Amino acid sequence: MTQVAWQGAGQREWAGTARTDASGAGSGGAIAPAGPMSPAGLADDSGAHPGTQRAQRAGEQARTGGEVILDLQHISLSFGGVKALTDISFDVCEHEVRAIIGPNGAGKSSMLNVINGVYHPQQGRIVFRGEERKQMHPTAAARQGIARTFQNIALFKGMTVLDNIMTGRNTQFRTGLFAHALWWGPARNEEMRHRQKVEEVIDFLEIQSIRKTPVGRLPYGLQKRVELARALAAEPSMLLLDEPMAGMNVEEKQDMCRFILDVNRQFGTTIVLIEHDMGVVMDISDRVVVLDYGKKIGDGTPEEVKGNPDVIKAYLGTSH
Ligand SMILES: Nc1ncnc2c1ncn2[C@@H]1O[C@H](COP(=O)(O)OP(=O)(O)OP(=O)(O)O)[C@@H](O)[C@H]1O
Repeated sequence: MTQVAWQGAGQREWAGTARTDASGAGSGGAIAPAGPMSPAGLADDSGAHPGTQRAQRAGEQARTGGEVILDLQHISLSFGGVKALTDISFDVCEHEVRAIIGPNGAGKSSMLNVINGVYHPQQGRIVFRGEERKQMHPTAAARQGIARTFQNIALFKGMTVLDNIMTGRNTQFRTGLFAHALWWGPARNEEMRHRQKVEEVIDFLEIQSIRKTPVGRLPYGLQKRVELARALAAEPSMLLLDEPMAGMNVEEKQDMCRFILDVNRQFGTTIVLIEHDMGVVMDISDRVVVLDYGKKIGDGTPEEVKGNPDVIKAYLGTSH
């Protein structure tokens, strides 16, 4: 459960502040403002938050100069009278880690759902790899190489880790059900390939020891890792992560940060993530877009966003 992490009257629950997680071992509860922005990890890199990644990346070349692969232009989305997104434009470059942050109800999940074709905006253009996208079904997005994880873990709890990850290969199947039922030539070869890929993902995410364990028996942090594994099994070129660290303790967050950056570096996967832990966001992101009440109030590198007066105002709950 998210806690209000700002101290003082009028401060709003912000997806970017530290939270007390289910295990009680999160990165903290209420954080006293310190410096221009105060959520955990922003002003103080020395504490318990998992981020040391940015320091490690200091010598790396900024990757935001990559080609734009997703261009969202003037996106507006309403549910009846509720305006979830209003005239939002931003882009995502190939190979970058792009964060979407904002308070609860700001429209972050709606935006991810627009990107992977679950929601269809009433207005705006979506250009993916140079092609304007019309009405798109999530399976079509998956075939284009867009995979996602969910805010609330969406795994088959009674199935083993291995079988859950195998479901991530569904969009890759080429031979028919009949051939698979008969375990016939091409189907057999294809399944071998799928199993090999799944084993690679299991090795990569270091979950060999739990491959036969039913997912429902795993601690929360490992379930989140299995969900990432299932998304990776689809070999996405763009990975959408909806709160990948939610409910994790510090150690689990460190592991997840490392895996996300490894995926990004080793496979070149473009990452778009929503995350509540601001320390993590500022640590691992190349660029950050900030939403508030369905509108974009900031966009830029972590440093630019941290210095943006509108973002600071929104953090302090004084802008409305
Ligand atoms: N399917 C839906 N039907 C009706 N309203 C919706 C739907 N999905 C989102 N909304 C509304 O759109 C607004 C944005 O919601 P959204 O879940 O995208 O925000 P969020 O920034 O992801 O919030 P949180 O951090 O709490 O997950 C909210 O007012 C929400 O109630």
